Amino acid sequence: MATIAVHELTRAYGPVLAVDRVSFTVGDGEIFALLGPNGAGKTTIVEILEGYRTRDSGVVEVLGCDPASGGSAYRARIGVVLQSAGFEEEFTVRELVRLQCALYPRRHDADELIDLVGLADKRTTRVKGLSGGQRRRLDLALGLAGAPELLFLDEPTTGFDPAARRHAWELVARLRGLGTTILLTTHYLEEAQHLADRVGVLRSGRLLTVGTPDELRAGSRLPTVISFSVPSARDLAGLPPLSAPPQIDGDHVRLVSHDPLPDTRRLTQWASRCGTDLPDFAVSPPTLEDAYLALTEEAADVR
Ligand SMILES: Nc1ncnc2c1ncn2[C@@H]1O[C@H](COP(=O)(O)OP(=O)(O)OP(=O)(O)O)[C@@H](O)[C@H]1O
Repeated sequence: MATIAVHELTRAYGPVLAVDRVSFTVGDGEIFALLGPNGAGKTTIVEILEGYRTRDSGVVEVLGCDPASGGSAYRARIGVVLQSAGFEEEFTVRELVRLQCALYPRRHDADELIDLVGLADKRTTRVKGLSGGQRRRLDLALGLAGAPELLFLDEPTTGFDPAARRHAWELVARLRGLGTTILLTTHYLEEAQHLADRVGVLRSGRLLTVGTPDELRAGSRLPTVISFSVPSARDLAGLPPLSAPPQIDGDHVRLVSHDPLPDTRRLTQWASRCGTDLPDFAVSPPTLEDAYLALTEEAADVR
């Protein structure tokens, strides 16, 4: 069942066509990431889905409602975590979360929520005493206060250190386990790769593609890079025939391959035949970021 169904959604700001006939669906319990360069139309789409912005045309159904006319009953069913919510600095974490929970008819227990986002030891700390990453956790707790069926996460880990980002990812994974549907926007492709079941890539208001991160990587038809070093450049005599000419720099070899499996097989068989060690042998398939960049740059060329 689709939690979000968008068909031919269009929205212009004066002469700027910010969203141009965009269609996609997000299934129940799915994590869907909207990706795209600055100005691609992500925020406009998300605000229309949240019911905070009007559309010019198209059909939008979220949780069985039209967000444009759903009013407060609709908004009580969704959670919104913005990039930087302004907080009342003198409140403690527990006070703020309790206040937020009290706004909703169907709500989480405030203390459970504080535990869920990993702020248990900061319950009685005033907001002004929280670090940037802890504030983002508080943002998340506030967005979850109404036990939302659908959560909008806007760049949830911007400014996080690597450990805090990993914690945030674990938290999102836990929310997935609770059955919450999540619409995520992010500029971190690794984050989308890690979290999203499917991603949609926007550019200049158009939805270029939708698919799983693996489908996008495979669809990019970008090469895999095979690289290795040998103990001595002399060992490279008699390299087997490969699908493309290898780039050799001293004792280091880099092969840009469109046929990685047979190339890998030939190289490992060659190495074992010659008794040569390949200590840093690496096979690097294209990442989601590679696929995203190829896709959005290609689209720029067409325009
Ligand atoms: N209130 C507005 N008035 C006029 N133009 C706007 C307004 N909001 C957005 N735009 C324009 O609409 C287009 C899409 O903007 P939007 O904020 O939806 O993109 P985005 O993908 O969220 O960008 P970012 O990644 O930078 O947040 C841009 O060209 C932007 O300049």
